[in-house]
This record gives sequence, structure tokens and C-alpha cells, in this order.
Amino acid sequence: MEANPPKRKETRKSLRIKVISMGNAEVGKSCIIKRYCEKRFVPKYLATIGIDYGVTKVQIRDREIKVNIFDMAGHPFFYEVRNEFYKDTQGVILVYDVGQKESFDALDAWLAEMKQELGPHGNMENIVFVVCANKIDCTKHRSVDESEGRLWAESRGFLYFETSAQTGEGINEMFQTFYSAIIDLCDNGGKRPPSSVGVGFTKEQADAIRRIRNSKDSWDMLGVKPGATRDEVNKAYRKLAVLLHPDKCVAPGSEDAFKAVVNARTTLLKNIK
Ligand SMILES: Nc1nc2c(ncn2[C@@H]2O[C@H](COP(=O)(O)OP(=O)(O)OP(=O)(O)O)[C@@H](O)[C@H]2O)c(=O)[nH]1
Repeated sequence: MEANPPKRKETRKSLRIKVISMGNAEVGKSCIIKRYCEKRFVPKYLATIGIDYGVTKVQIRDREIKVNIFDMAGHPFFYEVRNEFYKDTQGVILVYDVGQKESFDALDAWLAEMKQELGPHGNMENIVFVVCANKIDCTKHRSVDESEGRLWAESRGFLYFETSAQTGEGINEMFQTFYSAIIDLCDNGGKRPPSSVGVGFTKEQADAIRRIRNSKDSWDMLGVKPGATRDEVNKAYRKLAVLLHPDKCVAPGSEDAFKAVVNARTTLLKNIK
């Protein structure tokens, strides 16, 4: 009788991926990468000149991945250098400094730059983006709070992490989740798996929260003209209350937005006959 051949342990091919970092100068892109790859923090600022390139091997869920990391200079001066490097990317680490509102506001421009360089055939949908709200150790100077950053990221289907390259907080967790999502993307033929696309809240909800946050007064918050009638105020209030009610809305910042809407209505009704 023929003996059964010994079963060979299945070895999965190692994966080779390309990731890039993006974000304004000095937000901490190089330090985040150094903290993860070299387990150290460099307090002195050394501006990246054009691009820094490195290769690293990591083990994620029993899978070996070889990561080519392109750390892009954030200074506008280096646009001509970095625009070459957007192509064939599986993952983007998008960084802002929580103490610098301009670096958060600039995230849209970074996405626009990448989109422009990828051209009409480039598909941003099939890239894993992770947003790092960095320098959370500087609590005194924080100007972008967690819910604002999380809302921006999650409403686009991006991952979101609060990080500090200085203390290491959030860094390992961020990279593990980021690489894991890239493995899922590669295993799914380069397309973002459907399970990772849903965000649990609508664009209308995200837009309403953003508008409420940025409103200049109670009229503006409810989206009615100054001098509106009680009926108009109540109608606008009901619409927002249904949209943002904590039982129905899980978008980051919805609870605060809901409370702000309730207060705005109370304030306005006190002064309308
Ligand atoms: N407190 C604090 N400082 C940080 C943190 N991350 C980076 N820094 C400091 O911020 C400065 C800029 O960090 P870099 O990592 O060089 O910034 P970058 O985004 O790579 O800048 P460019 O290369 O110019 O694009 C340095 O002085 C760092 O020490 C952090 O999490 N906390």
C-alpha cells in the first residue's frame, strides 16, 4: 500500500507593497516612520529634501510584507520632485499636526495633488489611506479635536489614528491596521474590499456636522436667515434633530452637534415672539 505523502505546510508568497507619506512640512511624517521602523524619536527638525526612501520587512497576520516607503517632503518647494512618486501606490499615510489647523485644512489639497498626478486613469478608491492626527502629546496647543479629524477621515472611507511619534502612542496600532488593510486590498485583486467601504453614516450627516461646527451664530447653525419666524426655526430644528439624533447617527461629533442644535433653537425661540 502506498503511504500518504507528508503534507507540506502551505507557505504564502511574501507581498511587496509601496506606501507613501503625505502632509505639510514639519507635521511629523519622517518621525512617525522612524518611530515604527527604528523605535526612536528625533527631536531636532531635519527637513526632508525631496524624498527619503527606505525598505522594510514586516510580519502581519503570518504574512511577510516587504514595504517600500517613500517619505515625501511636505514643503511646496519640492512639488516637482515628489510628483513622480504618486504612481503605483497601495497605501498613503496622510499626516497633520493636531496643533496646527492649517496642516489639517491642507489635507484636501494633498489629495488633490495626488489625484492630479495620477491623472484621469488613476484610481484613488483602491488605495488604503490612513490619517494620522500627530503630536497628540502636545495637549496644550491642540486646535483640531478628535471628532473633527475622525469625521474628515471616516467620511472618505479612510482609517484614522491619533498618534505621537514622540511617545510612540498609536504608532504600532496604526501601522498594523494600515498594513493589514493593504493585505486585504491585495488579496482582493487590488480593489478595496466591500466590507471596508461602509462608514456607518451618510454624507448628509457628515456635511451637517461640519456646517454646524463652522457656523457663526445660532441662525447660521440652524440654516435659517436672521429674523426667521418660530415656525421656520422649529422646522429647521426638527430636520437637523432627526438627521443627527444620537440614536440614529454614529458620525464622529454628532452628539456635540445635536446638543449645539438644541441650544441654538432654545436661544432663538427665547427672542422670537
Ligand atoms: N512633540 C512632538 N513633536 C514631534 C512629533 N512628531 C514629530 N515631531 C517634531 O516635529 C518636527 C518635524 O518632524 P518631521 O518628522 O521631520 O516632519 P516632516 O513632516 O517629515 O517634515 P518635512 O520633512 O519637512 O516634510 C521635528 O522637530 C520633530 O521632532 C510628535 O509626535 N510630537
